[in-house]
Amino acid sequence: MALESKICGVSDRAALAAAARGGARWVGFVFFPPSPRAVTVEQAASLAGEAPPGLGRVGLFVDPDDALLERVLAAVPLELLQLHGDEPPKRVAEIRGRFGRPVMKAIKVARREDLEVVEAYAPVADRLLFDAKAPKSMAGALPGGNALSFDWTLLAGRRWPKPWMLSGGLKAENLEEAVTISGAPAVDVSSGVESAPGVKDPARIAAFLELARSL
Ligand SMILES: O=C(O)c1ccccc1NCC(=O)[C@H](O)[C@H](O)COP(=O)(O)O
Repeated sequence: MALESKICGVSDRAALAAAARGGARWVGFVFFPPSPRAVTVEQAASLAGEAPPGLGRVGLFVDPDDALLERVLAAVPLELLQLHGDEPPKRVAEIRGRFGRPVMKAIKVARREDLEVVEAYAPVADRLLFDAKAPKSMAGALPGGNALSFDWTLLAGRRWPKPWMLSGGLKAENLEEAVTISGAPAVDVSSGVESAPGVKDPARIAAFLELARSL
């Protein structure tokens, strides 16, 4: 089956168009103001309105309160909510139930033990996203989108109870190796298709998606 791709941190029309042209399955809008990829509700509503059928719209949140989710969902049609903070399983279940949207929980990975939480999240999340955990010593690290990869062999040969994606430091140069080692059926990229933090590069999006389609 073809590899599914998500282009995360889309904040302008050129990036959205490149994702659509290249056959991405998902685009992500970041609702986390400290991120260089953050969008306002108004920007996201406008971009989401331009997504062609088949391009799923994902809202990325970090420990969101209900007020933020209500405000976003009143204006932006989202098919998936990505929770990228420290939301415990109970909060993931609450958000899923209260807002009636499928939820993807980010699992941050640096060591094998970090995967143990899957057991608690799988019953309450619709999808899982394995992303790199930033070291505490990394100055200015965000909860995600740090262009950091993790040891893909930690996922090799494993089966997960929910559909899942791989992310963290992916780019055209390492995509094939990452997918081959981890066995990922879907991938999520942000920094690896940018020319500078927060600036998506349509040519890099095209190259990444062309390669993803061939894997
Ligand atoms: O991208 C961000 O700025 C961001 C901010 C806060 C939480 C998560 C964030 N991004 C999460 C993503 O979905 C990224 O695609 C994923 O972490 C991989 O990022 P990258 O290593 O830059 O490709």
